[in-house]
Amino acid sequence: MTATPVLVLLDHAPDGSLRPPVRELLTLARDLAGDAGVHGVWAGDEDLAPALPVLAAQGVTTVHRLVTDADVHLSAVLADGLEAASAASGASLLLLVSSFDNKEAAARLAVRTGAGVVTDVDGLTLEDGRVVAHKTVLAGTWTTRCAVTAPHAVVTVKANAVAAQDAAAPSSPQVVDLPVEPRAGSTRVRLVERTEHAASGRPDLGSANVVVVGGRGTEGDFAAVEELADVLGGAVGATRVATDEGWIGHDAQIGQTGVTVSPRLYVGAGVSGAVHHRGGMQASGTIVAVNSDPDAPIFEIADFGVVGDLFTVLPQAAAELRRLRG
Ligand SMILES: Cc1cc2nc3c(=O)[nH]c(=O)nc-3n(C[C@H](O)[C@H](O)[C@H](O)COP(=O)(O)OP(=O)(O)OC[C@H]3O[C@@H](n4cnc5c(N)ncnc54)[C@H](O)[C@@H]3O)c2cc1C
Repeated sequence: MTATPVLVLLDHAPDGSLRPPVRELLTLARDLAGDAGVHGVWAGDEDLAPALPVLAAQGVTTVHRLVTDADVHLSAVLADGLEAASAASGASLLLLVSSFDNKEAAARLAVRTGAGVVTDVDGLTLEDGRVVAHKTVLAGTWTTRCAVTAPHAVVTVKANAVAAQDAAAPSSPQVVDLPVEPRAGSTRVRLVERTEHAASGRPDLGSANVVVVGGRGTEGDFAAVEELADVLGGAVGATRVATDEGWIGHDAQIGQTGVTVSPRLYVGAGVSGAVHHRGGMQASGTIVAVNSDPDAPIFEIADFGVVGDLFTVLPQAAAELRRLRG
């Protein structure tokens, strides 16, 4: 147990609902904090009310709502807010969901405060009072443990690393407004426009439990990939070949130069399993591969492989899943 509260950044959607991985982080934070309690940081003007029932179920005691005229979507401003919330809560451990934006804010905060920062973590323990983070590196080929030696730790945790569970007893979170005066340098960049991504109705790729990926083998026809993703309630991803060809947007690219995913289930269809792609998916829980070539490298890391034509196998799988569900 930490002697101080554990602080969690409460990522949320524009309607004020918490992003799904936040529940996972709150569960982890509760385990680590014990009696010291879990505090949250709310960054943004969105209405906090839709998140409160989840925060109560998770046993969060205090929410620090950042109040500032500056735009918290700028990572430097967010780092200012996190610094203020860390001081206000007295927390020695801050957890954030692993995302590009959060990792930038985490790094800025750590540089300013001398905290130890570990990103893309898939497990966290306390050993002899030290935060020890577990993460895979080098394209998922090594599992490492990093002990934070500084008094403060800032850790970004991958989605699906922890199974979210409600607290044994709910809390009544206290919401405290926290004025934040950004540093002079933080507002040198001005955000002139921000467009929310049109909702696809599918879960966010980076945090989805299930990801179905199409590669060159789709030849640009993602219908079977999308159908299976929808039956499984999953997100759709792609290899770089598919995004470079313009078959699907670049934000769907998984791999070394794309998004890193760690779903409980990854299904790769018409994906060879090149090292650059593996780097972004090898930490997935169960890997299923559908490929017409029995020697495709993806079968080396697959838990379950089907040698066959994806245009036959995927619709069959989707139909069978529908049948089983009645
Ligand atoms: C610096 C650098 C960074 C890169 N970053 C990334 C990255 O982030 N992400 C990424 O994905 N790639 C990345 N790449 C590219 C990567 O090296 C591979 O070229 C790419 O991942 C291959 O994509 P693919 O599996 O779709 O295509 P291919 O390697 O061409 O494989 C297609 C597979 O589909 C199978 N197939 C064909 N038809 C069917 C069918 N009908 N049914 C079933 N199977 C079929 C084939 O047998 C084959 O195995 C990067 C490359 C470089 C140099």
